[in-house]
Amino acid sequence: MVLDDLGSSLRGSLNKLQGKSRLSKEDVEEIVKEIQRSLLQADVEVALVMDLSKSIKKRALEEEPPGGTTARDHILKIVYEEMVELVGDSTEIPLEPQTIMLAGLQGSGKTTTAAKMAWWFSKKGLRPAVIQTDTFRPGAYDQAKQMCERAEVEFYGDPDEEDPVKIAREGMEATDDADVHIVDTAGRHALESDLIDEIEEIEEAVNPELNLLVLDAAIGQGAKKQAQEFDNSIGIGGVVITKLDGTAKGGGALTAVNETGSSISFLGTGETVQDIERFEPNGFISRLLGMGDLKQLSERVERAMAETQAEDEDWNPEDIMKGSFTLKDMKRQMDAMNKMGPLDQIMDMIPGLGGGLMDQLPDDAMDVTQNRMRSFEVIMDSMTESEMENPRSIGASQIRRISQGSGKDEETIRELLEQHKMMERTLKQFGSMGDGDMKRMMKKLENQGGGGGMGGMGGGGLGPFG
Ligand SMILES: Nc1nc2c(ncn2[C@@H]2O[C@H](COP(=O)(O)OP(=O)(O)OP(=O)(O)O)[C@@H](O)[C@H]2O)c(=O)[nH]1
Repeated sequence: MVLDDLGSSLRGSLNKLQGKSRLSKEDVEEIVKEIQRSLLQADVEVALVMDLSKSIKKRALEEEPPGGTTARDHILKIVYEEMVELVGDSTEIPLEPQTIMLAGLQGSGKTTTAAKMAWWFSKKGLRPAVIQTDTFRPGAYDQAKQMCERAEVEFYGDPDEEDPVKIAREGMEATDDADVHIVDTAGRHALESDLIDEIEEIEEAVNPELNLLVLDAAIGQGAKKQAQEFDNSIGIGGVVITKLDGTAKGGGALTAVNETGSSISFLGTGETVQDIERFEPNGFISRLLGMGDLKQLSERVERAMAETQAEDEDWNPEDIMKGSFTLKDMKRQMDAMNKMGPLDQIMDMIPGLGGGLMDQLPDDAMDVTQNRMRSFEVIMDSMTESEMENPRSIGASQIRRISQGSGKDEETIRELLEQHKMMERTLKQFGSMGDGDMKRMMKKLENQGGGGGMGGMGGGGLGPFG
């Protein structure tokens, strides 16, 4: 996402402030210019950017930094607070029975978002159902059905019925025992009056508590008008921004949110049902500024750990700390990492790693790491049960056999065994650490990023796959 550039372009100017205790007018000008350039490039509306620059400038020059604060921290705090203000609060989504209707342009990601949201609600202990009323796009029914199967949530649709209002009404009845109804609608342009009449009729039939506007992060200035029109017809209570994982700019969607006075509810960060995040303004801006987002990270780690554990009841990550670490444990850890999502997204959430360090890595570093993990998985599939339990017993002849079975060269298999040894050693060191050492280490990590706790890291942690 181009908004990401904000963090890296600011870093240069911020680094120049190293060692300074006061901000000069020139320092502030330079930083504000960087912010303007990044935001305008990301398609944020000019008037909005100007307002933001004015507030930052005023505060940076007039506010007295609290004692002991460096010039760098002072301006970073102001930029952070003003950016949080710009993106606004998160839409309130109560964890209780409700009906939510999704609206938006064609291809904005409504169907995908419906299944993702249903998955999200199911993880919160509610019973969701998706009702698919898109009779316009031929593939919509199958797509929604498949995604809901993957998300393991209830689905209602009728491929033979042409009237979306009838599907909506029947869908609400058929899924009567669900707590949360998520109603997907066909993509429409807010300026097409017959399609707008139709969505108003669907709304009447399902009587939603909340209407969400789904916007593709790539939408530019057109977002503002669309958002206003949808707001006038059905009333928009919140916005979902999708495809934030791509190269999209994101700024148009931010402008739309600001203009309609609504707020962001969810972010879509990929094509699978798990790629959804509840929008948290603080974490979002921290990540944008390269300050990391420990809350989101620990939620992901906890979820991935819980899923891996649910699939394999005998496994307890705490055991690794106590005794031996086999290849089976390593594979489970890799599974858990895969469940957390793409590595570059995870890295962005780690304070001190997001931004600065990531910029120094070659562009394909994350792909290389992910490909390596994939190769390791294929290799492990070619090992016997006893080899997985006792990797130290694997000698040259076994390596040859595994190489033939997996189609991977012997060198990669040796690398895997080396990697395993390294992780085993590291975990042994962790295991022998006293509580005090561990706390000191966690404190150090927190201080590097300034925020949150690493509570959810569990025993597995992020292995040294780099
Ligand atoms: N990378 C990425 N792709 C996404 C995301 N959300 C949706 N997509 C993709 O965007 C395309 C359109 O998504 P849909 O969910 O079909 O969009 P829609 O709004 O229901 O489309 P219509 O029914 O035609 O209006 C699909 O190929 C999705 O896989 C996301 O967060 N990230």
